[in-house]
Amino acid sequence: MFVLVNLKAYPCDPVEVATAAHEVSESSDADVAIAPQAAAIETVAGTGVETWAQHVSPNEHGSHTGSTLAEAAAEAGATGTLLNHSENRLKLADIDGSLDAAERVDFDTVVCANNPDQVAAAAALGPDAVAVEPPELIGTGTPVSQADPDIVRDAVDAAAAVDESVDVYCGAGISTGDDVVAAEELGADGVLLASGVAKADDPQAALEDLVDPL
Ligand SMILES: O=C(CO)COP(=O)(O)O
Repeated sequence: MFVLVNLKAYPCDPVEVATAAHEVSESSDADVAIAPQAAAIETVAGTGVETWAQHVSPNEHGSHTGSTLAEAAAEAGATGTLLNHSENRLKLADIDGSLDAAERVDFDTVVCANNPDQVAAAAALGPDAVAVEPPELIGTGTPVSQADPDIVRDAVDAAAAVDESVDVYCGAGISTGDDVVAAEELGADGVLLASGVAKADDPQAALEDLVDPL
């Protein structure tokens, strides 16, 4: 299973979390990656953990103040990017443009979606993966795999109907190994989570618990 920990803008120590994630990833069957703030990509990547951008803009080099260039994220050490997170929704044309930007630097890509219909639309744009995350469950600690298992099953079916090669992740409220196992049993190839690790008193213990049953 792929475990992508999105640090959002939480006030955690990204290097502490990344160091723990790298250790856990090396000593388990899970692939654990960290998506820190753009300014922390370089230090996080320096720990050796797989590092993702939380977003890249569709822009190329040029007069684009405030944009997160895919090239800059890659140079800092990122190897993938989230797109269209529910806290950073994009227009369809911008998702497509950002996927092109990610492709320029060979990034792995995950396009987030609220529901199976959006998953199908996102899969049609040709990312490596889509992630279904019901916004109402994000940050609640109630796992999507338990609260709404059908949305995960339907997302898996919706993506497969469009493009079998697109992986499906699920997220929202995932915080324990049991949640990850439940996601796997529903057909997900990975999970996307944030608060269960970024807000934990002991992020290493939280990460170890997540991958323990895998
Ligand atoms: O938005 C999420 C991951 O990108 C999920 O957040 P939580 O794990 O805090 O519910």
